[in-house]
Amino acid sequence: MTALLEVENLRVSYGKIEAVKGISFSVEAGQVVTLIGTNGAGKTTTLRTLSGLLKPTGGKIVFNGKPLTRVPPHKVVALGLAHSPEGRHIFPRLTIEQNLQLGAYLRKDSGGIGKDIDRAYELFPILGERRKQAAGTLSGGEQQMLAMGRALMCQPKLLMLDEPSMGLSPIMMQKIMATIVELKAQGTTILLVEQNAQAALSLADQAHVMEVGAIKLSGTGQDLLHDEGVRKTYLGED
Ligand SMILES: Nc1ncnc2c1ncn2[C@@H]1O[C@H](COP(=O)(O)OP(=O)(O)OP(=O)(O)O)[C@@H](O)[C@H]1O
Repeated sequence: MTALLEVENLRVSYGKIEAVKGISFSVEAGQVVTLIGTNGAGKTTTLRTLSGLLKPTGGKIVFNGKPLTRVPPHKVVALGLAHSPEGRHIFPRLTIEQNLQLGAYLRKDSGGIGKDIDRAYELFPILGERRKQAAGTLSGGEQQMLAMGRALMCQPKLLMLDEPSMGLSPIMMQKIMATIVELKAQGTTILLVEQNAQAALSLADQAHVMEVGAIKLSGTGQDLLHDEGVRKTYLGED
């Protein structure tokens, strides 16, 4: 079976600094795949490159059978790859509903857009209750929900989530992780970058540990959850 996303020997540099040093991994349709690793490992750089925001210096990206290596961001979205970025980047002065509508900016099917907005409200009822409120009035966790809901509005074939639990309370983090499990059950394919290795590995089908721009270890989420080295370095065990 051909994977939905194939990344082969991907290299990305900022000037003379090589941040991603030839990584390879794939994502099958219906899977949750996670990239974990310490700060500066190159996870965000990888997602930004897949989104077309950064140009790779080498390697190959194939998404849904099409080369993605030099495709601009709006075309990447049109091909079905959505990115919920680190730091959320919602529009604070627009209402929650307007933020969701912006996620569908490439679509023309107003009926379908309306249905998907309702779906976002089903997934995150708090957003529905506050639909007319400025998005800047939401809490950090609620803004994360909005960022995820907005990314889903382009009906992605693959949803990329960068650090969705960052800065959230344990309860809010659990809610976000439960939503990822629910999205997976609905058939959404997800590439998840997470600092919270325990949570990410618990729900991932496949996982990759990144260190200084390279993939150091790969396996199923459960394999890595029980790996002694991973437990010491990423799960804080002695
Ligand atoms: N705009 C930039 N210009 C120069 N170097 C950068 C830039 N963005 C990131 N880097 C460097 O690239 C490397 C990888 O950073 P990246 O943000 O991809 O890591 P990360 O694994 O996502 O870490 P974090 O969890 O802290 O976000 C780091 O050494 C970082 O300092």
